[in-house]
Amino acid sequence: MLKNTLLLDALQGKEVKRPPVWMMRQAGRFLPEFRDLKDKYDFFTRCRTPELAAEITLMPIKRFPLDVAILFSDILVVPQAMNIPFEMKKSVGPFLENPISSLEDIQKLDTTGAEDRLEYVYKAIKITKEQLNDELPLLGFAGSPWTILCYSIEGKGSKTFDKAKAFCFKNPNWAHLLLQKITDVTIKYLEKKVESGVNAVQIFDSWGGLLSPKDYEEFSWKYINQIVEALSLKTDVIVFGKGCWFALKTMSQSKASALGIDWTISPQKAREFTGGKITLQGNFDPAKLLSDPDKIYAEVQQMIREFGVQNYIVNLGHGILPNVSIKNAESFIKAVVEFNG
Ligand SMILES: Cc1c2[nH]c(c1CCC(=O)O)Cc1[nH]c(c(CCC(=O)O)c1C)Cc1[nH]c(c(CCC(=O)O)c1C)Cc1[nH]c(c(C)c1CCC(=O)O)C2
Repeated sequence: MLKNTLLLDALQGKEVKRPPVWMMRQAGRFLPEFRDLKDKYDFFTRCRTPELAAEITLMPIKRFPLDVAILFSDILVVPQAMNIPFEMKKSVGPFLENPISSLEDIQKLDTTGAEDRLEYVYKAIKITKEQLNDELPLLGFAGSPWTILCYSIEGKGSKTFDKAKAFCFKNPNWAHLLLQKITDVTIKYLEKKVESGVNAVQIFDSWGGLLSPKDYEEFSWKYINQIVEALSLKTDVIVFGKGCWFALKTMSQSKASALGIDWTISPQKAREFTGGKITLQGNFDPAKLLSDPDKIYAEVQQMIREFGVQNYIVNLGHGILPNVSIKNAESFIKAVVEFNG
């Protein structure tokens, strides 16, 4: 039914004429039309209004020949539905007035039927699917339980999330209770997203790379893998672990269809660590999109040669930066669309 099957073919290991391309955070602040809307509605209003979320999802699609649409939303809508009232504060980012700090805070979280409080996301999916008219696949997503825990305990963004890590190391049993609650809601939420029409899902583990390999296994992968096991029965799952190169071997042995990687690992090493068995996604340094369009074009084509055309999805190694020009983003995408060896 889908007209552009590049993403699903790449996820399922089928042969493609060129790799599919999309950009993490493509429905975001580097687009002038997104910034215009931003002045009119606050961030979570945009997430909670299905028509707006659909409109923003389609913004990058209208501008560029991308192969994938990713639903405009945020990873923090899941903890919000569990009664962790995140706000998006100007020049701060995600913010929690009262971060989680005790066992009682975790016990009183409202997880029963939490997925039903995210009806606005399912509606946004239905509207977006209608507007996409089967031209492109629509990707749904969620944060990893570990990444959601990081924000819920720290109360805001951080480079190191020391407070969140200290909480886990001091009170591992409490941390596991919280991680399991987030996992259970996330599974039901993603299942509902699939039922509403998304063609695949991605799990963002933005902060997994802050953990040692052993702690990653205990506090992050154990829960991501539960999501992968459940969701892989229904759809293709991409796991993006920022800084998680050390876990690639374990991840490649899971039921994930693809693994997202950042730019701190070479394509050759990533293929080696994953035994050449699984589709890889990435890994252009987002800051390189601030260089010249010709350089971007040449380096993207070189990156494709290094990963190989098959079992590969072209993407950045993390979200697109807000100050990237339209011309440079275009060069990134064109380099893939025009690739012929
Ligand atoms: C950690 C994380 C968050 N959200 C997300 C992650 C994981 C990916 C990553 O590591 O970048 C995921 C996310 N957030 C957003 C999307 C939409 C789809 C897309 O275009 O990829 C996705 C997939 C919209 C958004 N989410 C946010 C914006 C910017 C909002 C604005 O300035 O109006 C957008 C477009 C706000 C947000 N939301 C979050 C932060 C830390 C911030 C503020 C800083 C930032 O922009 O990076 C939490």
